[in-house]
Amino acid sequence: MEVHKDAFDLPSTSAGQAHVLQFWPELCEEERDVFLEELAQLDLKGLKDHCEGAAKAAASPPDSLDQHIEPIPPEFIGSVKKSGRDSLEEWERRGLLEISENCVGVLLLAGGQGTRLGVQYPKGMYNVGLPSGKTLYQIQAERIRKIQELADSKHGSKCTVPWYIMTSEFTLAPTETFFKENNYFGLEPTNIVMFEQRMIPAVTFDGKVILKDKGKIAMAPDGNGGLYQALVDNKVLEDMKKRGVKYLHVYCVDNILVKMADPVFIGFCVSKGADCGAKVVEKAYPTEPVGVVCRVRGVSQVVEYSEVQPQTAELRGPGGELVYSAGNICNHFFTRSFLQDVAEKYKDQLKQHVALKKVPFVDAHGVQVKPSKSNGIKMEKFVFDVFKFSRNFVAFEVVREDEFSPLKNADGSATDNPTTARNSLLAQHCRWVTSAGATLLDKYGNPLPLPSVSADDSPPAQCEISPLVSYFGEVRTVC
Ligand SMILES: CC(=O)N[C@H]1[C@@H](OP(=O)(O)O)O[C@H](CO)[C@@H](O)[C@@H]1O
Repeated sequence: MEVHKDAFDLPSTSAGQAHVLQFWPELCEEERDVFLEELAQLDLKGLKDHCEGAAKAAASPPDSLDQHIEPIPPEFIGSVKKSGRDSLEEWERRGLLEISENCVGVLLLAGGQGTRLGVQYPKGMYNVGLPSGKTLYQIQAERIRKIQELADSKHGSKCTVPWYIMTSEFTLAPTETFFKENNYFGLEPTNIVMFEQRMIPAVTFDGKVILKDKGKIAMAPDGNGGLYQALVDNKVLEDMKKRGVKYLHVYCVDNILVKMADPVFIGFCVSKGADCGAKVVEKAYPTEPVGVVCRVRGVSQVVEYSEVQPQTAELRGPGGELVYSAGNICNHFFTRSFLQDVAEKYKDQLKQHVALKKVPFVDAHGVQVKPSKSNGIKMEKFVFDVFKFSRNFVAFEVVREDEFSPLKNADGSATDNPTTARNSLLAQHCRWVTSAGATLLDKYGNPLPLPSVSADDSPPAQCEISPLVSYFGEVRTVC
């Protein structure tokens, strides 16, 4: 269907956005066609609300949750450290059984733009400089292959853990190409389902859509909570149903230690009858940029680090421990039926969070400007905001050095950078080989010190183990 500019004159004016067409006379035929196509995809009716809502939300003081939050009592948090061997083995057994019966899928949140890391390509394509040169995507793909193999060898099955990958306009095409070029890292292409989340316009503080170019609106993904709309838009729940997937492990792309479809976590959540779950680690320091799992007005949920007052984050208990210490590592468990409920009843109730960003724009003279301070509002939904609709939410505390080392920032920054990610993985693998009985030696044959657990320290040796060899440090038993 052909679209005409006239179709947008009136609606954009009545939405208070007539300026989007201000450079129309300067656009060539081709640019006009592309722009019209973009405009056609905008929800023009919702645009006015979106712009006014964004400006209003950015101008009003953020909702202070601090008076309403309380920590989750420790007895409501499952814990790897505090559980006996029997429980851990039982959860792992249950998780592997579900995996072997094709009941488990994984879903990757990979629509972000990698702004903090400073790359122009999807974060999953990042190579942190491991001896193997593997990227995050490759490590994750190989962990899926391994967990399938572990479930199969235990249960004599030939199972599949489908990999759903939520991308955005920024990341879909490069991710698809990358997977294809790498032969899907040995996975069956039909078991990898990529889909796109929606984009929404970035808005100025006075509620005007930002033009990135004379014929292009500055669009941004709708946050990782855009997942629920994207599941509907792309019929992902139907795909899960067709495959018999009952449980989904949802995770962020940037954690180099992520355990894909972790059977212990899946087994824990399933055996507790949970519909929703979150993995947490003990926060390292009060201002660590991680959300905290807590209760707000009695309901379990995550409060994001950007939305908590420093004095609350710094509260300590009698033993000096942080009161709000359950750090969200963006590893979530959902049952398909809970996601179905969210899709049908709750997804439109998700809160919109305000993010103030530097958004490149064209000024009134048509000159492109890269702002040095925040000039725009991006509205984002958060993936964990559905926890409050859960009937049985569980949190599961895991060991940081085994499960959490996110890649957020570029090298040179103090934390969560390529070096810390690489060191965490190599140190973990040194620990694995030493606990399997190996002694690491230096080039003179002298034993090396045992690896430290801090991501800030260099590992004693460049010891990397392929996920195809070991998933969580288990040693292959040779018959
Ligand atoms: C909306 C959202 O999911 N925020 C998550 C996510 O933070 P980002 O700063 O958005 O990457 O990952 C953190 C863990 O790396 C987690 O603590 C936080 O709550």
